[in-house]
Amino acid sequence: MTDPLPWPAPSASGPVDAVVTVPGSKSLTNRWLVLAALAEGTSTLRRPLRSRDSERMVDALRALGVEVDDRDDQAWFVTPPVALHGDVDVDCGQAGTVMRFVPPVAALAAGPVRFDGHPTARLRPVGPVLEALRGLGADVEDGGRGTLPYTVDGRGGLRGGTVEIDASASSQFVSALLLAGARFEQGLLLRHTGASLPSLPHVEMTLQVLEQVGVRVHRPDQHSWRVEPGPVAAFDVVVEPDLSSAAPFLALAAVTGGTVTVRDWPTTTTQPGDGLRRILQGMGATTSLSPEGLLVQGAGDGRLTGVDLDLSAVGELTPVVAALATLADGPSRLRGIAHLRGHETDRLAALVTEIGRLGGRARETDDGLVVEPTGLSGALLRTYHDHRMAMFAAVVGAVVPGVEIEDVTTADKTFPDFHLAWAGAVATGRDAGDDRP
Ligand SMILES: O=C(O)C1=C[C@@H](OP(=O)(O)O)[C@@H](O)[C@H](O)C1
Ligand SMILES: C=C(OP(=O)(O)O)C(=O)O
Repeated sequence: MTDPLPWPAPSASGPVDAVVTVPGSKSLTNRWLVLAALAEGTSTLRRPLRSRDSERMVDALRALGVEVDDRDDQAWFVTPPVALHGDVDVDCGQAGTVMRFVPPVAALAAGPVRFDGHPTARLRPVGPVLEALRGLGADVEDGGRGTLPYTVDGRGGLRGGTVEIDASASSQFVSALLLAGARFEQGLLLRHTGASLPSLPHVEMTLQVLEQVGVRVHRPDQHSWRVEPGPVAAFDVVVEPDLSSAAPFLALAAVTGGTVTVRDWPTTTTQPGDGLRRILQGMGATTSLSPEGLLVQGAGDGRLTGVDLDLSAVGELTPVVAALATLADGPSRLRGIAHLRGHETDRLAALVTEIGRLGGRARETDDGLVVEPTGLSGALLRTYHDHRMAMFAAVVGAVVPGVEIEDVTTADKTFPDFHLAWAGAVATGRDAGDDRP
C-alpha cells in the first residue's frame, strides 16, 4: 500500500469564528464500556465515541462474549455474558485504554486471552499491570517484556487482595485495576509506590465512574485505594464530549485572534481537557462558559504569551500546548511530562523534531520541553501514527503558510474525520474571495 498524499493544512487568513461539536470522550467511552462488561444487566451509553480506540474496545469485549449493540450512533446497549469467554484474541490497536484496562477483565474469563496490537503499541509500557495481576492471582505470560504481546490465562475469577504498583509511567495502570477491582473475590487494595503519578484527573475520572455504578472505593491515603468486592450496577449514561479533542479548535481561536465555541462543554468534569481554559488564559486568550458551550476569544492578532507550565496532570494536552508555545512571542517551558515518551510515540522527541522542521527552536529536558520563539516556515510535518501530532501540525498550519501533514487521518484514533471538521473551522477565518484550500 502506498502512503496517502500529504494533506495541505488549511490556513486562516483572518480570525476564525466557528462553532464546533466534538465527538464523545475516549476516556469516558472506554471506561463505561469496561464497566458495562462487568455489570449486572444491560447498560446504555448515550453519545459514545465511535473511533478507532473505542472500536478496539468494543471488539475486545465482544471477543470476551459481551454483546454490544452499537447500531445507533446515539445509544449503545451493552449486555455482559453469563460468563466471560476465554480462548480469544484481542487486538488493542494503539489504544492504551485497551491494552491496560482489558487484562484485568480477561483475568475473570475462562481460558487464555491473547493480546497484541499495532507495532507502535508494542513499545508502550504495560508491565506493572501484568505484574500486579500476577500478584492478585492471575496467570500472565509476556515473555518478561512488560509490553504487547501477552496472554492472560483467565480462570473464571481472580482472588484479588493487596498489591503495590509503580504507576509513574501511566495513570492507566491504576485505573485498569480499579475498574475491575470490585469483581475480584477479595476486592482490591492498591498502593502506588512510584515517585510520581501522572494524569491524576484520569484517576479521579475512574473513581467517579465507579461511584456512579455503586462500587465503593476508599482512599486510606493519597496513593492508596481500597475497592470493596461487590456487584457493578448496570447504568444509563450520557458520554461527555471529548475535551482533549476540543483542544486544537480552542487553540485555533487563540492563534488566529478569533472566536471558537465548543458546544456542550460540561460545567463540571474530571476530563483534563478542561484545564485548557486556564492554559489559554495564561497565554492571553479569554474564555467564557455559557449554556451554548465554551467560548474562547483569542487576543488581537493571535498574540500568545510564552508560559511555564507543569502539565503532569494534563499530559494529553501537550501537543496542542506545544503548538501554542511554538507560535508564542516568548519562551515556554513545559514540565512534568517525562511519561509522554511512552505515549503513541515518544511525543517529546517527536515535537522537538517537528518544531525543528518548521525552523523553530525546541529542546527536550529531563521531564519536558523548552520552546523558544523564532521565525517559522512551512514544512511537511510527520505524525508518527499519533493523533495528537496531527492536531499539533494542524494548529501550527493554520497560521504558518505551507504546512503539509503526513497521514492526517491518524487523528481518527479519537476523532473520526478530524481533518474535515478542522477544514470547516479554519475556513471561517478566510477573507471573502480567498480561494486557498
Ligand atoms: O485513563 C485514560 O483514559 C487516559 C490517561 C492518560 O494516560 P497516561 O497517564 O498514560 O498519560 C491520558 O494521557 C490518556 O490519553 C487517557
Ligand atoms: C496517550 C493517549 O492515548 P492512550 O489512551 O492510547 O494512552 C492520548 O490520547 O493522548
